[in-house]
Amino acid sequence: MLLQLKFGIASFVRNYSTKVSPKLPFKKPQITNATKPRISESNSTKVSPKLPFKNPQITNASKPRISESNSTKVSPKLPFKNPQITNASKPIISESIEMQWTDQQLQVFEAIERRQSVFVTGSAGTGKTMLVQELIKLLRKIYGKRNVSVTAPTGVVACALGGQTLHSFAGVGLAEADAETLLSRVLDNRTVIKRWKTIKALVIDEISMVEGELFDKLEYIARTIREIDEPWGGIQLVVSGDFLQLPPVNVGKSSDNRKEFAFEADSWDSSFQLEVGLKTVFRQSDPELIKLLQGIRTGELDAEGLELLQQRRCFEEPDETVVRLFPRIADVNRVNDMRLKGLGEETIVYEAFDKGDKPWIDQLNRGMAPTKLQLCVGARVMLLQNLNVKGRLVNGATGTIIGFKKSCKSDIAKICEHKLLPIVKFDSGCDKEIGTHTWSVMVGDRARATRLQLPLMLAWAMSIHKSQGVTLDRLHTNLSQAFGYGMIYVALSRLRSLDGLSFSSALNPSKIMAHPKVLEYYRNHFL
Ligand SMILES: Nc1ncnc2c1ncn2[C@@H]1O[C@H](COP(=O)(O)OP(=O)(O)OP(=O)(O)O)[C@@H](O)[C@H]1O
Repeated sequence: MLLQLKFGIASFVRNYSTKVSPKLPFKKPQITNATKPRISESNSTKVSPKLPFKNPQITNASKPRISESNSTKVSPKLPFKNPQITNASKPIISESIEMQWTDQQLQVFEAIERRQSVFVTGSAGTGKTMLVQELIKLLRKIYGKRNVSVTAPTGVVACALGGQTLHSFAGVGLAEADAETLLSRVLDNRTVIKRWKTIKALVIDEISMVEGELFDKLEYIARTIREIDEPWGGIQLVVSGDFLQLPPVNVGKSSDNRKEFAFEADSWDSSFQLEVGLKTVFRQSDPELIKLLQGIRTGELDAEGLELLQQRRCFEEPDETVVRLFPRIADVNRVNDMRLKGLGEETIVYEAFDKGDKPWIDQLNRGMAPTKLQLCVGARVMLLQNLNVKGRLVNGATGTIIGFKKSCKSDIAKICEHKLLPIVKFDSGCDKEIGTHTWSVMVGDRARATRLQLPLMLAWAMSIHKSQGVTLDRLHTNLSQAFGYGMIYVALSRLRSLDGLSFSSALNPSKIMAHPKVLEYYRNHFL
């Protein structure tokens, strides 16, 4: 019944919104006064473009927001024809991974099929990334590869999804200027104009790191360039992330009324027909740890939780199979270099083989795949690719190099003069020869840069920022060095179980911080 109602609303909305999508009365959108966003002269960045339309489906009253309370009541029947999603329990079976999707995840697939824009949130380990990866495949099937752009604010996440950074997609450089100036910059670049005009769907992952100001500016650019008076000029949006994880870099740094978080953007509410707060946590199964992490996520750790954490304090150096998480990259490099040298073994060097132009290669450099990887027997490594989910050979799986094997494949010769493939003994028990992997920066259906490298990185230590999205069995960290909102939560929520945690300093509870604006947003929308 509830679901029917939602479908009813959705189809009403679709019909209605297609009827009322007035064409803008101009040809050159950026320069007529009529279409100019209302930007205050005194401080253009403070005032975002007002939306000149009222989209019926996006009023708070009618928009479905799915959180735990209703998700379990709804048992979705899939009403669409796509052959991959007619099987109710498995909407999509990717080539290598079979998943059982939750009701909430299924509802997102349905919304995508109905061409609706969705925002998917939820705490760490609720399957946002997994879902987004499948949604990208679905969108590409619906619209064709070239009409779907996949983006994220950071190179690490963009590379992991095979997409590009949001800034490079949008053609807005650092995006510090006001919306009007950015629009004229975009209009100077034919390739970027074409991209904005032709895409049908835009995916933005890790939205927590996108500033509200930027969100509004991009919405304005999309709507104006496309000359369609609908949110984002009619582009179907898939936005995902957890605002209680890492925030935009400048959060709390300026005293004016900047829209710091994307949900503060004027265009945020009108951008989505469906907002889903995923509730089922997959990464952890221990209810005690899940409760503890929820407390850390919202900055409300109780005395019991604090005590549980304090018990994980460890006064000895952890054994080297435990990944050390550091807030700062300098510490990561120091520990990895020191441990590698400490082994005293001859190292094999793997130099990434890159193709493409500079700005795109720069993005690859910010991703996970190292430019230069040095390995030797005994080196601790982390897998950067999902090889076999059931066998737990997933992104983040750790192991030790136990040997090397000569390969006659041509790819390996491009990155290693000795043509040696490493053999890793994974902590889960299996031995696996690791072949090369190619990362691409995709713009539509075109690879602008590619990197051939082993899908491995040294894993004695890693940064908390790079650990976002990774699942770890054991980690050691120094929480006293954490800074900013969400960092402790991101670090600890990588764990599968509490047994895998140790830290070297007493925990200062005041470092566990959740931004009040974010808490209020979640309270108002998802609780
Ligand atoms: N429907 C599902 N059924 C079973 N396992 C799932 C499902 N969805 C996700 N998972 C598993 O849960 C784990 C966490 O998923 P994922 O990384 O997508 O979570 P996330 O919400 O993106 O986490 P984070 O916010 O920390 O990046 C993964 O190991 C993934 O395989």
